[in-house]
Amino acid sequence: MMGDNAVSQRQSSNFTGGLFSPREQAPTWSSPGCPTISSASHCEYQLSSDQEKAGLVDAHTHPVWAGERVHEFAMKLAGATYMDIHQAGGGINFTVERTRQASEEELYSSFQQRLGCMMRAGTTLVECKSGYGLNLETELKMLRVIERARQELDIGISATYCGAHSVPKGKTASEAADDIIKNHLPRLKELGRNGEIHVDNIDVFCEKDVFDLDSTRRILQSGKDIGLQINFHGDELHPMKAAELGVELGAQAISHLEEVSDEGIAAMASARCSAVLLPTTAYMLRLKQPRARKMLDEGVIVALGSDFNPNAYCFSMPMVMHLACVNMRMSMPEALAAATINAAYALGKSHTQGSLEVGKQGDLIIINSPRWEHLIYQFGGHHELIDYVIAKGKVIYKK
Ligand SMILES: N=CN[C@@H](CCC(=O)O)C(=O)O
Ligand SMILES: [Zn+2]
Repeated sequence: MMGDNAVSQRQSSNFTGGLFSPREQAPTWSSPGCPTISSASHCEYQLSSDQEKAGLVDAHTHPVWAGERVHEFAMKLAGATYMDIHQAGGGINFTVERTRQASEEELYSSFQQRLGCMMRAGTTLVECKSGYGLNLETELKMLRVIERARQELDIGISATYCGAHSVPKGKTASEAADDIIKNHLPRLKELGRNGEIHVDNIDVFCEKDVFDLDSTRRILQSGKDIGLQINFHGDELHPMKAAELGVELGAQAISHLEEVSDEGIAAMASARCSAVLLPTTAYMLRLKQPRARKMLDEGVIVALGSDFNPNAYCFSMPMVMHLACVNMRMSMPEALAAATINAAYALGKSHTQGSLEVGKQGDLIIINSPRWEHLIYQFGGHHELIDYVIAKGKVIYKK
């Protein structure tokens, strides 16, 4: 989105040196004695001077589901790959069966608890996907659950339709794409028009033996035609040229990108298409790490997400930032920008969220440390650190 705030390394060439423009004063962080963070050179899109107080933004989650997949964790530890399990009917398809059987109330109850965990870890805006229904009935059930949370809870939610998360049993990818285009999307459009369900983004799992490039293109284009932002899974396990496709279609963001090509990175940088990197997934599945440094150096707007799902059971953006720093070699300021303003950009919401600035909605966290870096440095220590979480100026969590 033109004019949307976000920070890329190229626009702020000394970005690793600090978060602030030369004219801005480094703020203190909840106590005196906070060190001054050195100033950055001019950049087109400035982080706010209070960036280290901004509420965290989680740009990629799958938080609505039923069932339990801890047994798959054991299988993976014993050597099974994600695709071994998927192709044997486990993984997403396992969760689809349980989610189809669950009542809307059961789904809402576990979803609400999960959102509570995210909020206590400092998240004030979270992207939430459907995608464990695959059929229209269950996808709508999931989207109604997300809509109810959007209306009843204080945490900000960006809703994503992900009916192409896996190819349903008995269909080819192309047949599943036809069903989505002919039946799911028109219904979503109608429900959106009536104000019954608000969906922001469209997602597809573009992967070898899941949705090929052609089916992905058809689904995403049809979603865009009904007004959804394109924000999809690409180049995760195999190089698919998903980044190139996303740029061609005008995607706002692409997630994963462990296998993105050099050309894909360059195209994403020019198109200001955000890369949503998911350190928990690469860690859990022992994948090669996405090339965060190359993306940052080339000017891609890098965002972070927890990818919370039954495969990557992590609610915590502070832990995600820590993993991004250690495993993807991001600096702490880069990780903070990726988990705030850039994650908001990936969701098309950086004009209202992602930083603490006049004119935005007042999402912030307060921690009990003199240095904001402790939020990243203390691996798993966020419960001790976070004293308050505030959304739209209202305290939504107090330790
Ligand atoms: N890769 C596809 N989707 C999810 C995993 C979902 C699942 O395994 O249930 C992801 O982003 O990691
Ligand atoms: Zn995902």
